[in-house]
Amino acid sequence: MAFSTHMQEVLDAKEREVQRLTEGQRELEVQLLYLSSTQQEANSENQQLREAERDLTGQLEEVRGQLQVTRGHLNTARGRVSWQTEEEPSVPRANEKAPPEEAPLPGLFGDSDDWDQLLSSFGNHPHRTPQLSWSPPPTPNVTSSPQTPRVVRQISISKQPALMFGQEPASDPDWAPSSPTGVLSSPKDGKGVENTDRQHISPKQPVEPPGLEVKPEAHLLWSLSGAPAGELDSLGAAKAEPPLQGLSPPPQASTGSRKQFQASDPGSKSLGPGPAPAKLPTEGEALPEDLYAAGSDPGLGSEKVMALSERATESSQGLELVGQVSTEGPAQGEAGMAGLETHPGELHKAHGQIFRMDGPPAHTLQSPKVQPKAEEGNLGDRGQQDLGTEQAAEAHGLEMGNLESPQQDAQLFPPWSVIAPTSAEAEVPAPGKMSPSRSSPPMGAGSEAVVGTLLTLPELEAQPRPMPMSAQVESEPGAPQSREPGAESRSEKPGTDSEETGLTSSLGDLTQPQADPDYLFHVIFLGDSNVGKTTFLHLLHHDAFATGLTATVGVDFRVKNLLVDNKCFALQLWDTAGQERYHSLTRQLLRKAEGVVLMYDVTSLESFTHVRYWLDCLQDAGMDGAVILLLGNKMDCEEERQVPTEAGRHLAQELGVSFSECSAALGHNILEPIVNLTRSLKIQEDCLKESLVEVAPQRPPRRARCCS
Ligand SMILES: Nc1nc2c(ncn2[C@@H]2O[C@H](COP(=O)(O)OP(=O)(O)OP(=O)(O)O)[C@@H](O)[C@H]2O)c(=O)[nH]1
Repeated sequence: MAFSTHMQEVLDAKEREVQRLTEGQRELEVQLLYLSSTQQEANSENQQLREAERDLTGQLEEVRGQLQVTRGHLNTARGRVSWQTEEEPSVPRANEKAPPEEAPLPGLFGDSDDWDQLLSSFGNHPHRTPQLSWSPPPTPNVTSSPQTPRVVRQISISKQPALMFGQEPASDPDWAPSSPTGVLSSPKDGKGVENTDRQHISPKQPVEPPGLEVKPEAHLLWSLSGAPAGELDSLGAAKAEPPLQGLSPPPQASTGSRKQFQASDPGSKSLGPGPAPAKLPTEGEALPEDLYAAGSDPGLGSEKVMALSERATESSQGLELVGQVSTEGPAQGEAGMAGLETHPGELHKAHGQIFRMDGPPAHTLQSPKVQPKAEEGNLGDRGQQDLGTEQAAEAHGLEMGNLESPQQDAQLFPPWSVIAPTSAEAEVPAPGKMSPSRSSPPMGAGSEAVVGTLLTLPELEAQPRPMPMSAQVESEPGAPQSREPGAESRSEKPGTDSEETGLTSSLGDLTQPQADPDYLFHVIFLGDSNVGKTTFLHLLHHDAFATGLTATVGVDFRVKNLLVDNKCFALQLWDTAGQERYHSLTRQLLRKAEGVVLMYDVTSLESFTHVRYWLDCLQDAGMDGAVILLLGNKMDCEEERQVPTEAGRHLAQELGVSFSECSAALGHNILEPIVNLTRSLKIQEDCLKESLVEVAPQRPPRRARCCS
């Protein structure tokens, strides 16, 4: 009994133990189930992660492929560094950082200049080529005015390895007309011919002797001078009469547009603390002294922005043959308008046909003679001799590194060409018609019709000397490389028709090498922002009013070839930025200039008062001997005029510089001042050469070599 009881207890104990084990097993099973579900979740997550990883890997591969493509593009674009920069809006926004171009730049054009370093820094830091997204500030009422919104300019720097003046220009005194009576001229009187860069004629076009009829192609061209008869006379007579009263501003020049620009441009506003009377005294009155004493430093920005804009790319390097407009004496102060005022009659002829002067019409067809000469290389030799080594060195010093292929460079030069046909009776273009020559009679249409022949040159060989920078055709349709697309989609002349487009596109043909000039001068354009420097230069090169121009960033470089008085001149024209933040850069360029075009806006008294500031800059740069032309622009805006012509002339006389007024919008008096300036530069250089005494270079004694 006891045994059975004991057995019963044992069985109960075993049963309880089995029960406990069973419960434990259940718990384990539950945990197992839980772990299984957790494992499944983890598996699914792992699966998702793998898929995500696969996607990311695919995307990575895609990015790598794109990167390869980008690298390929970068390699192909190695010859050119293009960069877009944003010009700060006229009213800087709060919390806005200084743009990249505000970074200090190395000294330019000096002895210690290091362009390669500068360019390599651009190349090594592609992130420094920002394409900023600044949108132009609102510029109301600009659509109806030649003054167009000032938006962003694209800037590009290109190397021009090929020599820009690698071809001998032609000079044939046989077909040069005699200089007009009473007009000073060089020993070889020049031809009354001018050419524009826009003639798109084959460089190998057969040569015609002078006197041949004008070719039909010439009719495509139009003269820069659209001035009406008597306009220049009125300039000359401005002392006695209110200046330019006969001129009525075109509708494009809407009243107040300039002020709106100024209001939106702090750079121009803050250009100088100099006193700027709200209104000048009545015309003819002498300006108060404080008006002329505005040359105080406006407080240059510390930023040394280097933005070598390659709007220069509008190389427009066609040779312009300029006849005897009026030759001024060597005196600097009489170079420009002195001749104009002295010979109003000649000017009367000239204003309608700036490039044709007193020579017979046959002289306007001189392009044929230029070509053979160019082939003979006569001028090339002279050019080699005349070009100072220093100038050549400067040109080399501007070389921009390995940025552009020579083949490209060879296409960047326009052929030699002669000016467009104009008539002395050419009328002022109707407002909105900025291309007077379009409507002007074709070449030879009138007795006064002058030029119009297309001057041709053979294909010019690539020259060993490199060109400082490439000069490309600006505003060429389809290739607005140096411009914001919006800005470049402008029509060359407001209000003109599609004819202009064709004309502009013809610029693409002006991509031929240049000949060696007899003289090479550096001319820098100075002046406040918005006075029209760029517009003037654009017109000078393309015979077309450029709408939609944006404020210059840094400096632009262009080359203009002129044939004046049987001499081939190459003008390196530096278009500086008038905005204050670029003044430090501009100052660095001054000491390299032989000629200075000091431009102001006749509708902006402030820009006029700042003339003294720019002169101070010149003095600081040691440029006291530079040939200076004081140029008042926008003379078409007569209603908005704030600076009387007499005031400009008075200031020029006081400063001992040349003076002229022009209208880049109407194309009035564009080339003449430049020609006069060129003549003055030539005279100055000739005098300098005569005074030079050749000194045999002394070689330093050889050092004794170390015997070890
Ligand atoms: N009415 C009129 N407007 C002009 C004339 N010349 C230039 N303009 C306008 O003036 C404005 C400024 O011209 P720009 O050539 O860009 O002036 P800028 O001096 O080069 O200015 P920065 O590049 O900032 O130094 C543009 O809207 C032009 O269309 C002119 O002769 N008459």
